[in-house]
Amino acid sequence: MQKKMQVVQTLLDTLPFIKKFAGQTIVIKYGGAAQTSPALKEKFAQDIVLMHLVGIRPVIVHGGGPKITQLLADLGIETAFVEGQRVTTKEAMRIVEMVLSGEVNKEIVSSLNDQGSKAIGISGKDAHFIQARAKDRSKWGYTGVIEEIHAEVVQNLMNEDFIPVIAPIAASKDPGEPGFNINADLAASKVAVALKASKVVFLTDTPGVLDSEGKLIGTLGTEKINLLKNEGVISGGMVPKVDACLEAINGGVQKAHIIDGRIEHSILLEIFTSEGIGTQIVH
Ligand SMILES: Nc1ncnc2c1ncn2[C@@H]1O[C@H](COP(=O)(O)OP(=O)(O)O)[C@@H](O)[C@H]1O
Ligand SMILES: CC(=O)N[C@@H](CCC(=O)OP(=O)(O)O)C(=O)O
Repeated sequence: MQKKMQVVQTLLDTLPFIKKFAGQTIVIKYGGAAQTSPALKEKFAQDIVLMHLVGIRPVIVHGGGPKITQLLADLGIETAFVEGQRVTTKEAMRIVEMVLSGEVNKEIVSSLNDQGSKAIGISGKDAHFIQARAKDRSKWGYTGVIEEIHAEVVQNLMNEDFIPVIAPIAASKDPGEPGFNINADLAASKVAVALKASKVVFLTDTPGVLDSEGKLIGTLGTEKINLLKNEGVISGGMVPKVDACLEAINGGVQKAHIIDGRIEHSILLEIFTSEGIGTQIVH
C-alpha cells in the first residue's frame, strides 16, 4: 500500500492538474468486446485503481455479450439480436444472469481487488438499484427498459470508498418475474445520469465510431448520428452505444466518449490528456 501511495504522490507532484478530477464521478462502460486478454484485463484494473487513488469516483458498468452468446451456443439455445439488443427468452434470461452477475461481474471485482482496491459487485437487483419493464415482450422477451434507478445505493458504496461494479440485470416491479436483461450501454448511460457523473466512457473493440471508409470520427453530433444510422454505417452494437452517449449528454453528463479498450491504458489517455482519444459524442 505504501508503495502505491508513493506512486500516487509522484503522479500528483508531476501532474498537478489531475487534482481537478478529484471528487468527480466517472462511469466506465466495460464492454465484453474489450474484455480480451488477461494482460489487458489486469491493465484495466490498474487504471481504475489509479483513478480511484487520485480521488476520482469510478463506477464500472460491464457487458459480457460475447460470453453470453458463447454459453447459449454451447447449450444449444438460439439467440438473436434486433437493433443491437438481444432477444431474451425466459430460458436465455437464466444464462444471461449467470454469465453477467455470476461470471463476468465477479471476475472484474476480483481483478480490481487483486490490485488492492475494495471493489464490490452488484446487479440492478441488489437493493432495488435498477428497476425495469419489458421493452416489448412480444418482440424482445425479457429484454428490459430501465424505469427507475436508486442512485443512493451506489452513492453509499462510493462514500464508503468501494468501487462499484454493476452487472446490467434489472429487477422487475412484478414479484415472481425473473428480472430483465438490459443492454449494458444503455444501463451505463442511465447510471451516469442518475449519479450525476461528469463523464461516461465506453470501452469497446474499435478505435471509436468509424465512417463509411473505416476512418475514425473524432466528434459526432445528433444529426450526423441519425444520418450514419440511416445509411447503415452505424449498425449492430454501435447503435445502443451512440444512443447511450446521446442519452447521457442530454441528461446532464458533460462528456461521453467511445474509445478502444484494446489499447493499453486507453482510459487514462482519454481522461488525463487534453486531446482525448476515440469519438466524443456532442449534442
Ligand atoms: N460505424 C461503426 N464504427 C465502429 N464500430 C461499429 C460501427 N458500426 C457497427 N460497429 C460494430 O460495433 C461493435 C461494437 O459494439 P459491441 O460489439 O456491442 O461492443 P461492446 O461489447 O463493447 O458493447 C464493433 O466491433 C463493430 O463491429
Ligand atoms: C439486451 C441486451 O442486448 N443485453 C446484453 C447485455 C450484455 C451487454 O450489453 O454486453 P456488451 O456490452 O458486451 O455488448 C446481451 O444480452 O448481450
